[in-house]
Amino acid sequence: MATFTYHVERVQSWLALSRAHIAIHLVAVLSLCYYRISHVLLLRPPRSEAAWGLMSAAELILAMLWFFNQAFRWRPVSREVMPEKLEREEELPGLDILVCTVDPEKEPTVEVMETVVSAMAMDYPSDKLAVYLSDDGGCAVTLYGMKEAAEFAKEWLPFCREHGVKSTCPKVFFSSTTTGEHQRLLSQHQQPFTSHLQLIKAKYEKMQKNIEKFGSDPQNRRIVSDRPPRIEIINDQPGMPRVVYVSREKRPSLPHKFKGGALNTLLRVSGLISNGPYVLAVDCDMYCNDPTSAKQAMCFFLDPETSKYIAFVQFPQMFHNLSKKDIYDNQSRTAFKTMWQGMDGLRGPGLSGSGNYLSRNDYLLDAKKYYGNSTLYIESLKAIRGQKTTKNSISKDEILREAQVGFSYGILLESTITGYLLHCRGWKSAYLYPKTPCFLGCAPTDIKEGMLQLVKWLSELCLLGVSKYSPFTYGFSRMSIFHTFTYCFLTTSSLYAIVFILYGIVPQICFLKGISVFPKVTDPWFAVFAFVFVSTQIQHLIEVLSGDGSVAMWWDEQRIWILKSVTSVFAIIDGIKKWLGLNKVKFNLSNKAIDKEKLKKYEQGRFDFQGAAVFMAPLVLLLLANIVSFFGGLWRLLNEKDFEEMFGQFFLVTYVMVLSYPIIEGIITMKSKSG
Ligand SMILES: O=c1ccn([C@@H]2O[C@H](COP(=O)(O)OP(=O)(O)O[C@H]3O[C@H](CO)[C@@H](O)[C@H](O)[C@H]3O)[C@@H](O)[C@H]2O)c(=O)[nH]1
Ligand SMILES: [Mn+2]
Repeated sequence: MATFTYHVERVQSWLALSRAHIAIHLVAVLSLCYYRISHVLLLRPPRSEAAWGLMSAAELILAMLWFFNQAFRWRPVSREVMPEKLEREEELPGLDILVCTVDPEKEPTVEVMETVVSAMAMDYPSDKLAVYLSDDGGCAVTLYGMKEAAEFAKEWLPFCREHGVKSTCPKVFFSSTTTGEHQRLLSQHQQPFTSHLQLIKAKYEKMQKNIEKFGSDPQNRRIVSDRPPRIEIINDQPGMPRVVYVSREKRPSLPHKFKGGALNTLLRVSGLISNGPYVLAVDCDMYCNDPTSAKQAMCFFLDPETSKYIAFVQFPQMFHNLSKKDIYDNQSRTAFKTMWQGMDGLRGPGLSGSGNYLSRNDYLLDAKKYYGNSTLYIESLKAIRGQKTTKNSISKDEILREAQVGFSYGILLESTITGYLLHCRGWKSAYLYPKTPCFLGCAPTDIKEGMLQLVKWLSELCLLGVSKYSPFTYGFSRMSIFHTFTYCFLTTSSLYAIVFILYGIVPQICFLKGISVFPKVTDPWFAVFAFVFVSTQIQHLIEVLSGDGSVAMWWDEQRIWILKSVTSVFAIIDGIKKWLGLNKVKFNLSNKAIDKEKLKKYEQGRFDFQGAAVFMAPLVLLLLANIVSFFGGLWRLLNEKDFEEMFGQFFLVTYVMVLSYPIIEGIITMKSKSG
């Protein structure tokens, strides 16, 4: 345990045990590699050369991925903050909140405004706080929504302050009328509160109605892709956070660099208007659920020790629309619990794009280093320091030309690459996973959306792996070795596709034909295979259980992990196409408009493959191979009685049958529905 002025770091308590486990597992993995290689080289009949070669390839890749993956288990830490120890409110530094949105069809404006209002309601001195919204669609309804939201906030913020409301996101507050906050406030206060509540609720509903009415005209929802920039200060009233609407210039001929470009524009605009030393980036669907997150993050930035090297503080991405079963593992437990905490103990978690506080002082806006000859910008910065406020809008050319700083554009995952390059430059980051989620977003609720997102992420990570910034070369010489391994894992994890495709077809065909690809069940080598399998399962189970998960969750995660792994073959293909320049760079915007029908299925824990036929094709083929192999192979087994040789494969096909049962069910119901 390490204690700092405003925060505490705790290393996982069973670290020694978990490291011992890694060491033992490593010995087993290395022996298996030896076994496979020596057998392929020596080839003992009647074994099939091809089958053994392919199995060895799969297992060698698996061994490599396992190895990198252990870096996340090397030194996981958890952190706790003591915001109550921070200086007085007046001494807190300025904070600019940056929100990005594009498309009102996929990102309903009323939802985006929940994020804006909750950001304004952050528990932070109003004169230190500014909220910027980037509207990449340049849609009339977004600008209109901002005005409505700012109007509503004029009532909402005083209401929250006066009554000490903690659910400062209006949607959350008004939807939990029977439990929690509402009830507590009702019982504490009497008549005046009730009437104030009714008043504010009416205003809230009015705002939503107005926005919906305005947005019902298709003209107002239209995305304008050829437009001049537009910057408008929506609210500049004292006692309230400043609110600014920004829609940067877009021309079909000019690259706009998607979210990274939008964030950089916001960095520059906010640099001219309020220039808070710290910024918070949130996606438009990620409302602030706990208004204290800013002060929590400040515990790292204001700490005399950690302030020297912390570039950003990351909160987990959590979601408000997860069902209890969460069959698709939309919460990405492995990423936000195991992996990010593991990186946090090395030199810090990656930047995940939303719910991250960044310090702009040192690198994002280091004028000399990154602005070079952008004298106009530096001059304006100086001017603001003297005057404090400015109402000028910035010349459009300036914005685009000089937006090439701050967030990096190396790959489409602007956040991942920016965080990674910061780590390469020696900066650290911190991960805070408080009990109350600080930010809550909208997760995809069906396979198709989930897969689109996965392919978008993994293909970009593949590209990072082969770029000049690859962790294998560039990162290796700049980061600590274990931290490098974590990034190596991230960039190669799509290779699981190859492992599972081989493992899903070779043993199955061989089972049908009576060729054994594993040692006999009586052979001591079989025990090594069994050990590696069981040991991996136990490690996973412990991770799930220690993070408040259940056995069912562990089982479901395995299924979805295999499903996602097989599907990541599309990420490899996509990555190769992009690499060869065959694919146009395109950002697949996740859909945040919830489809009731799909949501229902998801909540019941039923797989929904509607619209995802292409993504599912490889998996369906593998499942068919497995089903045929299971029955055919069993028939053969009963006739031949070579149980000893075939036990490994028999176990494997049975395991796949049991594990994938809900998927098979989902496919059958989809078929019967469409047929
Ligand atoms: O041209 C664009 C495209 C997207 N966005 C915004 O970027 C955010 C993220 O887009 P989304 O489609 O929701 O991405 P996800 O796949 O859900 O998000 C993850 O992956 C993204 C790509 O790295 C990260 O930026 C996100 O923070 C991270 O949550 C949203 O607010 C969008 O409005 C823009 O502003 N301009
Ligand atoms: Mn998103």
